[in-house]
Amino acid sequence: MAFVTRQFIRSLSSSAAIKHVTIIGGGLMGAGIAQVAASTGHSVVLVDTSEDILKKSAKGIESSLKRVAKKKFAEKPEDGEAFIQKVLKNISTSTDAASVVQGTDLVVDAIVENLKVKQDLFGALDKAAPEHTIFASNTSSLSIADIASSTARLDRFGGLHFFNPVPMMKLVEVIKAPGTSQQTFDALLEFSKALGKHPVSCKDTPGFIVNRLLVPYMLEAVRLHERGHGSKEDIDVAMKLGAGYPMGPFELLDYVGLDTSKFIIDGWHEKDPDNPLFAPSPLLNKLVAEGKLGKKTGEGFYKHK
Ligand SMILES: CCCCCCC[C@H](O)CC(=O)SCCNC(=O)CCNC(=O)[C@H](O)C(C)(C)COP(=O)([O-])OP(=O)([O-])OC[C@H]1O[C@@H](n2cnc3c(N)ncnc32)[C@H](O)[C@@H]1OP(=O)([O-])[O-]
Ligand SMILES: NC(=O)c1ccc[n+]([C@@H]2O[C@H](COP(=O)([O-])OP(=O)(O)OC[C@H]3O[C@@H](n4cnc5c(N)ncnc54)[C@H](O)[C@@H]3O)[C@@H](O)[C@H]2O)c1
Repeated sequence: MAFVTRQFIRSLSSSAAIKHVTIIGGGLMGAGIAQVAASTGHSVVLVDTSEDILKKSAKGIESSLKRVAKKKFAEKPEDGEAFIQKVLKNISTSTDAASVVQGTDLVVDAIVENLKVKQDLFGALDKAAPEHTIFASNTSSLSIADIASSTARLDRFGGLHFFNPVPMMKLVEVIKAPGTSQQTFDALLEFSKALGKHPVSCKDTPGFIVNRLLVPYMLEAVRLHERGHGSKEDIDVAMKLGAGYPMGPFELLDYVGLDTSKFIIDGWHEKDPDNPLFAPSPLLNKLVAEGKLGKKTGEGFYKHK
């Protein structure tokens, strides 16, 4: 009986709209997701490991909001300032994930692309979060089922894969793992729409849709350059002017982060070592070893101001 009642309460609560969101990881992606959720009226807590990182995240959100407001309120700059202040009020920050998830409807992870670290995070939060809370990972390349396996809420666990820069990119891949309930999946689709995004449904397969196509393309561009068959500048210009991409592959690698790109490739290579599409790149590995992680550290394939 108690089980039936619990199931009933769970089904009522998980179908209710997601209002309060906890984002774990205030880097490139987490800050963007927090910004978009707060801009669409959600109450957001952004969590990272230190106050210094969170200060940097808040600064990044404010400057991104300024860009949005400049365009949206071009005629009335004072309304733009009010918009920014209203959005910022919807965001608070914390370094203690377990305490803030207690009142949350959805937890989204945007921490480092490492299975064990993500499992440890969700395993700990599973004990702290209310029963109705949905967990979702923004992983680029890991299996949602593998991440969820550290929790006892497989039915309330799915994938929400956003794209960088989150405020500009319209797509969200919503991933249904074998354990994800239809109710959870529907709630994640609805949440994506409430953010003003266009969701697509994905199976829990490596790279979902976009990265299964994008990662081999980007790696092939690096290999082409490593073979001495084109400069990175020419390859970038070629793909922009010849294929209509907004950024060339080297520009995009720097934008995404070379550490994140390496995590993705290494993970897939480990799982599928004979697949030439996922063979590691010596040049990428060298840049990461030198701490040249792309735009976020000021240098990657290119130097950034
Ligand atoms: C090998 C393994 C690698 C795999 C990686 C996988 C990673 C991951 O899982 C998947 C991804 O995300 S894949 C990555 C997927 N991502 C891509 O593929 C991205 C491809 N790149 C692009 O789409 C464009 O280059 C951008 C939109 C980034 C910039 O546009 P642009 O024309 O080159 O330059 P612009 O003139 O400066 O900006 C134009 C407008 O955008 C506005 N704005 C920009 N950033 C903003 C922000 N943070 N906030 C607010 N606003 C922002 C700006 O204000 C301006 O507005 P205006 O009103 O026009 O003045
Ligand atoms: N960079 C991209 O273009 C992109 C796009 C889509 C998805 N993703 C995915 O999003 C995730 C984050 O990527 P990113 O580019 O934002 O990384 P990032 O390095 O910019 O940020 C990660 C943040 O997580 C924090 N962090 C790490 N472990 C933590 C923990 N246990 N608790 C709290 N905070 C922790 C770090 O301090 C850092 O601020 C990864 O899974 C990545 O694959 C990245």
